[in-house]
Amino acid sequence: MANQPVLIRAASLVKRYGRRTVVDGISLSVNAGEVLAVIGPNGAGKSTTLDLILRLRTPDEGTVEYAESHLRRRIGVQLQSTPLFPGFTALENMRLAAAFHRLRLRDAELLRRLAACGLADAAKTDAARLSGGQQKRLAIAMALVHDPKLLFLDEPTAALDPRARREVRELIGSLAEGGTSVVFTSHEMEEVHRLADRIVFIGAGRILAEGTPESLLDAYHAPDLEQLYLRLTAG
Ligand SMILES: Nc1ncnc2c1ncn2[C@@H]1O[C@H](COP(=O)(O)OP(=O)(O)OP(=O)(O)O)[C@@H](O)[C@H]1O
Repeated sequence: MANQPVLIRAASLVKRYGRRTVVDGISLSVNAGEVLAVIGPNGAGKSTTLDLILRLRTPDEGTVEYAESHLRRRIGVQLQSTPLFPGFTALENMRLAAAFHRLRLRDAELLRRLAACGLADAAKTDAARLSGGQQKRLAIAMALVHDPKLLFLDEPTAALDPRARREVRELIGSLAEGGTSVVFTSHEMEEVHRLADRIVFIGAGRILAEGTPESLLDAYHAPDLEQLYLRLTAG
């Protein structure tokens, strides 16, 4: 993965809210074809960092460069707050997502995509009546409607039951196998180990450690990522 071209290069990012610095000098690249996990404690600045990289917020300092000028259009995003359209079925939500990207996709194609996200039986259900896990998968299906080159998922498996969690993990795995780059956040260290090619640990707005799961475990002589997490974030 190290030799893959860089898609996004963020350098020396700083973001302050009032007097509080929540992102404090983060430099981070996203490479083509990699699955990158951004992890760290609640409030560490992960979502803010992703927002800065996505250019949804403006940094107070630092730069975010995209390798291609059209990359923004080739990014799919499922943030924690990604809204669905209640009162519209899952299929109708997919139609809205396609329309947003000015894509004319037939219902058969949208249904195929819903099925690929484990929502074959939910196509005609009002989005507001889907379970939490189904809503998350619908948000991911909508984020994928334009076949993005790069997908951002903020805690895609949080609050899901074990089966739904496994399905979302399998979905991320198959996207990665198909060549889609994925940047995700998670508090589940086993999941991070299983899915990520590379991990960035963030604590108090700074990068604490970065590398492949194995290289990090080796470097810190840690038996697993949970122990490494506890060590890096202690005190
Ligand atoms: N718009 C905002 N205005 C003021 N403070 C904010 C704003 N957005 C985030 N923060 C604060 O910045 C800090 C970092 O938040 P952020 O959401 O980036 O953390 P996180 O690492 O993603 O946390 P979590 O794991 O809980 O999602 C938090 O203390 C949060 O309260």
